[in-house]
Amino acid sequence: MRRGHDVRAAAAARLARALVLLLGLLGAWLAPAHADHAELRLGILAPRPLEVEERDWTPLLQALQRQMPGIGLRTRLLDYAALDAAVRARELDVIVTNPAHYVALRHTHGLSTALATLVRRRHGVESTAFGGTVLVRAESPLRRWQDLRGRRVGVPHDESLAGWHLQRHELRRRGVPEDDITWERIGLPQDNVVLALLEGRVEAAFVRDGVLEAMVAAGRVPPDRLRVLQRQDLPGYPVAVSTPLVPEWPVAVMSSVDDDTHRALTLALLHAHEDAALRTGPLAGFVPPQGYTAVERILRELRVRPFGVPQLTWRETLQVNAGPLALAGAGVLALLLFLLGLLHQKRRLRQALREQSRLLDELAITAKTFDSYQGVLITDAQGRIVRVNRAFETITGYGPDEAVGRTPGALLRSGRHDAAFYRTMWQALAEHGHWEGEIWNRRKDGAVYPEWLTISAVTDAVGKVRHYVAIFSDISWRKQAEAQIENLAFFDPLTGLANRRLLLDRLQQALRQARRNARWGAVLFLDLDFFKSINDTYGHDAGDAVLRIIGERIRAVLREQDTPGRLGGDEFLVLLPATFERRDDAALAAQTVADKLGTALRQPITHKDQTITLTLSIGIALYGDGAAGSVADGDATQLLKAADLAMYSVKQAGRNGVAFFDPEMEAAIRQRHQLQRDLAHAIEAGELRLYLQPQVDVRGRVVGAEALVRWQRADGTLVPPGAFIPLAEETGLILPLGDWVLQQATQLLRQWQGDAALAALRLSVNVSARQFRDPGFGERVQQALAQQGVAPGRLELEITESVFLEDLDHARATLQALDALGVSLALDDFGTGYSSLAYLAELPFDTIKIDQRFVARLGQHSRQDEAIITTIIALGRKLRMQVLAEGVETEQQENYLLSHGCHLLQGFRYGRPMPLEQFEALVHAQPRDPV
Ligand SMILES: Nc1nc2c(ncn2[C@@H]2O[C@H](COP(=O)(O)O[C@H]3[C@@H](O)[C@H](n4cnc5c(=O)[nH]c(N)nc54)O[C@@H]3COP(=O)(O)O)[C@@H](O)[C@H]2O)c(=O)[nH]1
Repeated sequence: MRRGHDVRAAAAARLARALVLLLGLLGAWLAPAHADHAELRLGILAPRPLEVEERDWTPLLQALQRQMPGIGLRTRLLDYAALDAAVRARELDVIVTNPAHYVALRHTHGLSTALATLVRRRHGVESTAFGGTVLVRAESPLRRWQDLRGRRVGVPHDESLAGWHLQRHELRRRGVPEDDITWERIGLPQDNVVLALLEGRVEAAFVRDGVLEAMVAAGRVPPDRLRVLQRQDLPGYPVAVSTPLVPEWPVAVMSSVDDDTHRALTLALLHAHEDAALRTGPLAGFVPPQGYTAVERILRELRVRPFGVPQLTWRETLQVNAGPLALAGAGVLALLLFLLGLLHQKRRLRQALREQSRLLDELAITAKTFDSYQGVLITDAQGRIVRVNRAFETITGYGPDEAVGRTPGALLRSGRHDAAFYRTMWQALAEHGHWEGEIWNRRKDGAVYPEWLTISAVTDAVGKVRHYVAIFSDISWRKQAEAQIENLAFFDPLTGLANRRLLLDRLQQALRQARRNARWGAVLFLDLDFFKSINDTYGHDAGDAVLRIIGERIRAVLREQDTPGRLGGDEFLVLLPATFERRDDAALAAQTVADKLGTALRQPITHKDQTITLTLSIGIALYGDGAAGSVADGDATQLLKAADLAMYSVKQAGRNGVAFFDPEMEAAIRQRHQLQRDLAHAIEAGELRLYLQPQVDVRGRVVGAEALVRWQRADGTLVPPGAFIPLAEETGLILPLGDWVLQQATQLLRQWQGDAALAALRLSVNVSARQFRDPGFGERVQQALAQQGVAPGRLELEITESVFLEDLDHARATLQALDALGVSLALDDFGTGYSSLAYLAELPFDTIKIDQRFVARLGQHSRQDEAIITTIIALGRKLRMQVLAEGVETEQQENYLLSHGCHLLQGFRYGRPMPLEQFEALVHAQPRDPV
């Protein structure tokens, strides 16, 4: 009897302890949520000088403060070490730092997931991503990642993502061993790394993108002294970059921040960009958090903090650790002996103290938990409520008198979940003794609300369930915040229409549906004509108002199943779902919708006494079951591009109309993509050839040549430059291509120096506008000449008038620099563009080339062309420039040109562009001038 009583008493005591412990653990988890956050302590990583950081951050912090007037912000700008220390000491609530540092802090100090991602503004362009650059001196022979082998490379800091990790990751991807590179840790700010490169202390510098451009803009680095290795000019991205991009800096909070403050801060961050003070300046606000898993993956692969020790080379490991390792070894041994002795003595005493302190803790925690802001209810084994806490009453509205004795189901069930839901819950409780999840319950006042609920079964010594403990929190606010964030992430805040992200998602779905159901649909790309002038004339407020009204009108015209969206600026999109059996029906429907949109959107808009009338251009692309005439086999981006292209054709045809994308356009796009890929390969694979076309003087003697590039594909076919030069210009491939031509031409001039017949010839190369504008161009010309030891006057650069269109001052400065080098300068295709006499007289050209179109029409009794030619010749002579006529094919043209004083001639009459050997043979065959 006595023994039975003891067993029961022991079981009851164990049950009570288990309950106390369970509540204790929950309490410990909940306790920080009570921290008072009328003031938030914000720590921001500041790798640059404090005054610069302060200048950049102040407007954003003030805007943030205005968004949450009830919560004070106390900000500290800290370097890496200080930020680490402050996090360790729990002196901060909110942290803004680089993504790599954030990942490390999240792992080591339980930082939250990102609340938002920073938006930077550079050169007027906003971006939520950034990357790393590899800088080299302009004259450096380094061109590719592989070239960094055996070089001395400067880096700013071990924690720097875009000045260290990203570039190392690229090197790793390309199989370049780190041990082959000598690393110089220069320190922060990153400007110092650039200066080290300029001073010749290192041969390459790893820095964040934009650092170079900022230093050039501040006049701290001459524009053409440095070059970005493996440079990528990403469309719409404001600065040059060498590595892939990663999301901008995240904002995260420490676990001490309570839920209300967390929510207020998230909303404030996401609304900060609305503040007028942020329309300019380097920091533009925040967007919903971007994904940081790619950054985490990079850090894992590099095995750097927090995923391992930094990867030191063997050399570095030995150098750095030899002394400390020996000392540490001895120290550890001594410490171990000492501790062993101590441990032995203290073990028993500690055990006793621990047990006592645990019981005290449990008591304190239980009390606290039951007082928690989370609702707690305890039932008996039959599910009848035996106890509730104060928060239960606050959340549900039911006091203990009303709750005790009833079941939670009878009291709170909302009716939103079916029987299967509760069955699964009870099953989990029976099998695992635990269930947690989201559930909708009903308050006493009838309102239905979401809660996060955890239920645990409490069992006795023999495993029988005695109680169920349920702990829950009202997550209504989180749902609202999520909805709001989702709204921001997927909808355009100005018009409320779907944004680009959502549109692309819907397009993807529509394409899948079209394929699955063998149906047709359409996409309409709308662009307002001359919208910019509305902003310019009436101001941005009026522009915004117009866009809002346009959004409303689009919505009004469409049926429910259609998706309208705004891509940005004045571009809208309408997606008609794939419901049509035939392509023609989809086309007809799209045309009808386009007509309706046209009529609705062209109606005058009244804004503050102003009447604004707009027209619009609409491009339509059909998508369907993969048959010809659709872009169904492509992806959403392609479909969007197709509609954009069709819209563009309307613009080109004079705007204010509708056009369909047709399959020929699509085929042309595909071909272009293929060509672009092939061309990039052709440059590396050495498939380019230099052909030469003779230039003759008035006596018909060859005095020079124009170098014209050809692309000889692997199968031997020769691609003419007209088929790839424009594409190369558009894609930036013209830069490596132009460099190749320059290298070949100067090499050729050097070879010719040893041949009396060829030594005096001048060689012309074409310089594209993009190449000419490239900051390092002048220096590359100088280097090419110096490397080959060629007299600059032998090289002629042919430049077209288009280079003066964008920035005459810059073009003038570049021409003057080239002229100072001593190279000869020719103005190509003169007469076709914007031939302004004013600049012709002031710019240092040596030769004017009359465009072949005028020459071709000579002899066709075109008085106008004859007048143009004679005027150009007279002008050239007057300005003491040589005049060369291009495209001379007939004797008649030759006679006309010579009789009017043209100095030089070029054209099929004297030879087509030809391989080098043929050209040299031609020159050798002509009689030598008597010396
Ligand atoms: N940036 C670079 N552009 C280059 C380079 N190499 C060529 N090009 C440009 O490509 C365009 C087409 O060149 P191509 O097909 O070689 O045509 C040249 C001549 O073949 C042609 N020509 C010369 N004489 C005659 C003639 O009597 N009749 C006739 N129908 N055509 C003739 O003219 C082209 C040379 O033009 P231009 O450059 O204006 O002197 C062309 O625009 C090239 O500029 C390159 O390396 N870089």
